[in-house]
Amino acid sequence: MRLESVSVRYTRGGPRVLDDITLDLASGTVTAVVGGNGSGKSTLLKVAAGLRRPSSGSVRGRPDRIGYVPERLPANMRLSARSYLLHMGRVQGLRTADAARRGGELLDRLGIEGDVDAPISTLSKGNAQKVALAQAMLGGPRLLILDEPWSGLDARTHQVLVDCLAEWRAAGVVVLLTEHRPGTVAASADAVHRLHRGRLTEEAMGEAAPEGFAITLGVPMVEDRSRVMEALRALPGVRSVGENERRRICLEVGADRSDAVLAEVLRQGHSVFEVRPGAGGHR
Ligand SMILES: Nc1ncnc2c1ncn2[C@@H]1O[C@H](COP(=O)(O)OP(=O)(O)OP(=O)(O)O)[C@@H](O)[C@H]1O
Repeated sequence: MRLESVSVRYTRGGPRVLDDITLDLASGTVTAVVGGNGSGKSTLLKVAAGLRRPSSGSVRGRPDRIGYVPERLPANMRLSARSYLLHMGRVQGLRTADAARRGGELLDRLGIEGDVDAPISTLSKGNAQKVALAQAMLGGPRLLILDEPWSGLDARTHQVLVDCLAEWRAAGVVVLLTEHRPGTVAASADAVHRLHRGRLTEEAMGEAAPEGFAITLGVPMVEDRSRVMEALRALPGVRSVGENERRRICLEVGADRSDAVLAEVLRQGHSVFEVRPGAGGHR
């Protein structure tokens, strides 16, 4: 499948939200589009799904069984999860009994919590997201378009989705998804593209790896604080040492030395409260 020279303007003479975008989407690959709020990710997905016609350019080779997970389901959905999946399964060509069975299996796998017979509008954000994912998966799509699919999911379901991506890849499905946190997609995507000012640039996959870590130590220290901080500052690879608002000691460490620094701070008797990728800002 290929998007060729796709441009979109929402208003005549207005800005190009998408500006001459060409993108190849091979079967059995997961392609991620990252970018800030309002950068046009959802617009790109709608064009790819055939829900919006581009102002110019074309989409070729789109598989005909498409699963689409919108950024969010409409807020006022009165249908229950069960009825909605039944209906969507029928729309996607399943027989009623198959739609019911498959819908139930998918909700089980995604670990839905809550009443599947209550209106979807009463479900929590994460559980509504599971329903949105399930409807897209019902009919065995050959093209899956997922708009921020991890949004609102708990850790367990996050992993289920990672597993699903691997399965779709193995089954030759074309997957296109958006995400605003590059770190989330780095492990799951075959290619990551950044959308900025309407243009798409492919990110080298290595770039998503953090260049450093912010390490926060456990128990707040009271005595000899400055001496302890001085000793930490002297460790090779430590870029800075500070305190957060809870008076926990925080280190910024280069990725190449992070294991050695962690081992050393543990050896010195500190406990580690948190390690986060990226060397910016301490909590
Ligand atoms: N139906 C519409 N009519 C007019 N402008 C629109 C419409 N839909 C989106 N836009 C504008 O197009 C731009 C891109 O929106 P889009 O929703 O595609 O971005 P996004 O990257 O998905 O954002 P987010 O990360 O916040 O979901 C925004 O400036 C938005 O205001």
